[in-house]
Amino acid sequence: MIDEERGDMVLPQRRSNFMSRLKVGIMGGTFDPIHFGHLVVAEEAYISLNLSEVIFVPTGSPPHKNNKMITSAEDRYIMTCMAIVDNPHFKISKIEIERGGPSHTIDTLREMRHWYLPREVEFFFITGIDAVLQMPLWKEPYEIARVAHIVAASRPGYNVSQLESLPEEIKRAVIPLEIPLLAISSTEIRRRVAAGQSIRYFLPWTVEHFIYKRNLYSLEGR
Ligand SMILES: Nc1ncnc2c1ncn2[C@@H]1O[C@H](COP(=O)(O)OP(=O)(O)OP(=O)(O)O)[C@@H](O)[C@H]1O
Ligand SMILES: O=C(O)c1ccc[n+]([C@@H]2O[C@H](COP(=O)([O-])O)[C@@H](O)[C@H]2O)c1
Repeated sequence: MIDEERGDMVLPQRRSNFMSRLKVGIMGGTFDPIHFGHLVVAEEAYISLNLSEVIFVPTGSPPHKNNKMITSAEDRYIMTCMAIVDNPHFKISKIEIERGGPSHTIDTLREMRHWYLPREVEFFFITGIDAVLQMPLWKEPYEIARVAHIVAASRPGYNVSQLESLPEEIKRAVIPLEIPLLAISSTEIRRRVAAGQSIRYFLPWTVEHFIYKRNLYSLEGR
């Protein structure tokens, strides 16, 4: 059988997979730096929701972190690449970095939908419960909930019952995801580097070495 879209030979069962609806995970974050908390969330979502792939989307300019000093988008992108390179179902996109201006999730979802046409795609926006609770303050939150599932991963300090406080229009799109709790945050990693403490086993060693090589987060590096 010839696949008309790709022009190559495919087995019948391969073709039916190819034409089935895609389930794409989108893991958005500032990733300053990326750490094992992010990677565990993405992997758990991939497996438990039977996703086709998870795309990591480092934010260009996070709209809610305006007053904070953030590492350059290029360095955050490189660290994210290093962290996901050994996982064949993890991908990365520069969509928010290249768009410029504040990074809004609804703009990203609208743009990404065009990538998959004419195929149908179901988006799963993956994020922590802390971020989901802030969602009513984001740009067009009800529209996000209309075009994507919102996967709310557990995180130390937050629990699923807090999601009850969300407006119904958002709540109906939320899929709670229990993951093994890891009390790791980018803030804690930055604090440790500045204090000269070890960050070993908080994040992939390649990312750890990159941080030291580029002198990120050290008091002198700022
Ligand atoms: N340890 C973790 N467990 C579960 N979810 C997490 C964890 N760390 C981050 N996340 C989620 O990943 C998403 C992206 O996180 P982000 O890049 O802001 O990392 P962060 O560690 O929260 O950073 P910061 O400490 O700088 O605020 C957020 O939705 C956040 O809730
Ligand atoms: O769309 C918005 O207005 C919006 C506001 C705040 C955060 N977000 C997204 O939420 C994700 C987690 O953000 P952060 O800053 O906690 O890493 C990331 O993908 C951000 O782009 C999106």
